[in-house]
Amino acid sequence: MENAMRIVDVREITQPISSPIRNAYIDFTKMTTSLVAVVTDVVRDGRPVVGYGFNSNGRYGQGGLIRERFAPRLLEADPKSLLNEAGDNIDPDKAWAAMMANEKPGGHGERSVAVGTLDMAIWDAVAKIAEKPLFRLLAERHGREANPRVFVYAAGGYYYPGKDDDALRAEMRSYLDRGYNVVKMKIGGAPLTDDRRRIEAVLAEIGSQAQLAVDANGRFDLETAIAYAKALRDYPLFWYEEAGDPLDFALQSALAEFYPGPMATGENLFSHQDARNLLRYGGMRPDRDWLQFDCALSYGLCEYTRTLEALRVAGWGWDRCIPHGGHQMSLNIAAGLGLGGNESYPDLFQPYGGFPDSVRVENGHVTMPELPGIGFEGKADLISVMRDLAS
Ligand SMILES: O=C([O-])CC(=O)C(=O)O
Ligand SMILES: [Mg+2]
Repeated sequence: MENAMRIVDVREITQPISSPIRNAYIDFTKMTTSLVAVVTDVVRDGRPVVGYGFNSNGRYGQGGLIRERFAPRLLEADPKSLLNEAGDNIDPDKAWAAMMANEKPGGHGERSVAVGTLDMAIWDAVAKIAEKPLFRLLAERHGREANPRVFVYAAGGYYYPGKDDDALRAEMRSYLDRGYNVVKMKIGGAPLTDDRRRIEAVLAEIGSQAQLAVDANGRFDLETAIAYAKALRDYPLFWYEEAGDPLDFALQSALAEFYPGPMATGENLFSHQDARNLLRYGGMRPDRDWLQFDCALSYGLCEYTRTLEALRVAGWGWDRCIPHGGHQMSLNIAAGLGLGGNESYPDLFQPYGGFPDSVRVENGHVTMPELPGIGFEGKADLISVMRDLAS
């Protein structure tokens, strides 16, 4: 091949995904995301292949880092050095290594978000060049059978100005009406007595039709985390999420003694080394607890593959992972590599979150359509903002 296929442009735009909601730690009035387009010179169906990516909510857009360091490294790399052995596609791990040249280890900060966003776009492009859905490409690469049917749960239940228990109940009811059978609400942004009342209102609403997960967003010190554990363990909860600071493994471990039910955490651990430390020191139990590492915030799928390897070494099944973020990237990883499911925000962070337009939630599961790449082309409102960026 005389001319290697190449990445010809990398574009970024920082977009608002703001709303007046709040969790126990932050409000989302100024929340943004980076949308990126990785433009290649490969032509499929008469058009250049463009891969798209964005970062999950909770961390802000990363335009500065993407424009100053990570996009230039991709564009300055010798195009041949980014190709797979057959020379017929980009090798995502080589692209990842090019982006991470001259970056020291540790202190992952927010560069993991910048790289995760670009990594999503690179994998989207790679699967489109291969003319396959990403979940099928991943299953093939790992010698596994893909399972297009993926568990999803509805995340919401935020604190919101003027929102009373009736509104919270109505929100949860609407998720059940849309086919979900696990719903999630925020706790820790109000005193325990108020949260108890909110939880009991939701449990009364959902009855035996669904299960409830609760999320404290890392707000509690050990004493408060334990006080909540003692209150929460009386309820049949799906999980108790991010009780304390995400990097306080001693707190998480101590909490396990007071909370026999399932715990969940990991959305704010941004590297396989941090994830491995959680498994080593966080007292998480592979028979019942859940891991929520989100590739879009933590250096992307190339790094997530290393995280999954750390799980395997620590004796954890990949089906204990239900990633944070509600994006189609993790949906593909779930379907391709056998994760336990994926988060979904039925009413929030649009147009980024959610599923292709043809997809319905049934009995708490979705079935992946057979779209090349991650599947963004199947979601009309999303692909329209993406194409605006690329054109
Ligand atoms: O409110 C947030 O930051 C999002 C979150 O924790 C989740 O989806 O689990
Ligand atoms: Mg959370």
